[in-house]
Amino acid sequence: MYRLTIHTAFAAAHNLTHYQGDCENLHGHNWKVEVSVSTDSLDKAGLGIDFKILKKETNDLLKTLDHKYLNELTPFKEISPSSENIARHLYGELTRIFSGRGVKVEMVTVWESDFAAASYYE
Ligand SMILES: Nc1nc2c(c(=O)[nH]1)N=C([C@H](O)[C@H](O)COP(=O)(O)OP(=O)(O)OP(=O)(O)O)CN2
Ligand SMILES: [Zn+2]
Repeated sequence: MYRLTIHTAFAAAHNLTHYQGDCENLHGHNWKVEVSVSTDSLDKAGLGIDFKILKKETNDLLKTLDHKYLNELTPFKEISPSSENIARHLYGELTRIFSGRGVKVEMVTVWESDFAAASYYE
């Protein structure tokens, strides 16, 4: 098996819901996003999937979050936009996007600072 990983980022505002403390107030992060996919076969160029495609699909998805107030977006109207829930949302969307394209989304990790990250995988 091969595992391919890309890093990218987005900036957004949020506030945690059902949370008592500073983070229940509006604030923002520059989230870093790490996406890992796996594949058991390579194309003739020796690629599992072109990193350019992986980055483009991920960045297109992140445009739906970038410079937005996450709490107002449909995926986070009912659930708190924590790093955990952002990672799970991205995992689900990327799994749908890459369905039938020969790769499995393994894990999405979302870093809300240099020191704290949440990952989602199944
Ligand atoms: N498990 C999680 N814990 C927390 C999350 C989260 O998404 N998952 N999110 C937050 C808040 O979003 C908050 O903005 C976190 O900011 P952070 O930099 O960790 O907080 P401080 O700047 O106050 O850092 P200190 O190290 O505590 O000074 C909170 N928790
Ligand atoms: Zn926060």
